[in-house]
Formats: sequence, C-alpha cells, structure tokens
Amino acid sequence: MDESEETWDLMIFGDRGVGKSSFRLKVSMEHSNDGFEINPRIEGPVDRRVVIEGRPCVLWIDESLWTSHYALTSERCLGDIAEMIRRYRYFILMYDITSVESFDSIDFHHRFIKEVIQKYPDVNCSGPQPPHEPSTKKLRFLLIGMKSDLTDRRQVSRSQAESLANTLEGCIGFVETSVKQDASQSMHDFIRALRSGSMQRSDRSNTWLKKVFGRLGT
Ligand SMILES: Nc1nc2c(ncn2[C@@H]2O[C@H](COP(=O)(O)OP(=O)(O)OP(=O)(O)O)[C@@H](O)[C@H]2O)c(=O)[nH]1
Repeated sequence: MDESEETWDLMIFGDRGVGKSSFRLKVSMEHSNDGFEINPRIEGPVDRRVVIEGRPCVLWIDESLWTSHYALTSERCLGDIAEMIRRYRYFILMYDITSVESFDSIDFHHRFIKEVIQKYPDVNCSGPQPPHEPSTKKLRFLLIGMKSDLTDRRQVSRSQAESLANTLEGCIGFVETSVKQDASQSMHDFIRALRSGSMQRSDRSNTWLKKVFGRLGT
C-alpha cells in the first residue's frame, strides 16, 4: 500500500434488510471507474481505493452479520464479535426510512458496539488489520437512513433522525441516501468530516461540517 494513503475502516450495523449489502455494493460500483483497483468481492469487507479532496485513501467497509443473533449470542461468540468490531473505529448505523422498527433498533446497535468493546478489551485480533485501542471514546458513528427513494412509504422523518443523531454519543452526523442516488457522497462527506477533525474551527467553511464539529466539540 502507498504510504501516503489513508485507510478508513468502517463497519455497518443495522437490522436485517435495511440495505447494508446494497450500500456496500453501490459504493463499490460507483468507484469502479476511478482508475483505482477494482475488487468486485462483496463477501467480506469492500476494500476500495478512492480519492477524496485530492488525497488517495482506502475505504475498508464491512457489515455486521450477527444482527439478529445478538440476544442469543454465547460468550464465545461475543468474543469473536468483539474481535471483529475492534478492527474498526468508524461505524455506520443504518436504518430503513420505511421501517420504524429498524429506526428504533439504532440505539440498541449503538450500545451493543460500545458494550462489546468495553467488555472484551483484550481480545486477540489476528486478522489483516491490527486492533484499535479498546477505547470507546474515539468511536465515531454516522447515522444513515437508507431507501430515501421510497418517500411514499416513509415512516421515519428527517427531524426524528436528526434528533437521534444529536443524542447518540460519538455520532457526527445524519444523512439519508438510497441505492438510486450517489451513495458514495455520504461516504465522502463522512470521511471529509472525520479527516478535518484536526482543522481549526475557522477553516470550516462548510455548514454541514460546522454542525458536525460543533457536536464533536473540537
Ligand atoms: N427502494 C430501495 N430498495 C433498497 C435500497 N437498499 C436496499 N434495498 C432493497 O432492500 C432489500 C434488502 O437489501 P440488503 O442490501 O440485502 O439489506 P441488508 O441490510 O444487507 O440485509 P441482511 O443481509 O438480510 O441483513 C433488497 O431487496 C434491496 O434491493 C434502497 O436504497 N432503495
């Protein structure tokens, strides 16, 4: 890997059927003509090279596959889940705008991630990426309302989602998107916001970023 490349590792959490795989596939396909490496593999993390604000980076996007099993999960499985989660520092909390149940589950997914990381600080991660520090303070979340094209079936309003994003610890913003629009844009906005965390407040000309950084307290 080019040393000037940044790596952004993200994992998507959300109920079954909210659109996690579709989102990853869409981001993957949208970048297939960037002139960078093409990896059509959708099983396992999507590893995609992109250029954001003129700087090359690698998006490493995975999704949680255990969603429906959390409550039934044994201690041993929870350890395995912790091992996976600790390879990621950035999380997308995804719901479907046509499903209030999936929206109601967001708080649960958010707590689950933090609790698992706190409970298993010493898991042995032997995968391709080293584990991150077991600190929940640095975790960053983006709330995504998927299927925004299905407005006639909407059950969750934008203002409800904005309120939730404001209350979730570590959540830096909220966007709605769908496979029928540019899904990568939300990804890029998220990464721009994370990347600019070290910028001075006066550098932040973008209103959306101002909102985000106001929340980060930087
Ligand atoms: N209209 C519309 N349909 C979508 C969108 N995203 C996903 N879908 C559909 O929603 C269904 C579920 O999408 P998936 O991507 O499989 O959802 P998932 O969260 O990965 O589901 P699990 O793997 O079961 O957890 C599929 O039929 C998709 O075609 C979207 O933005 N708009």
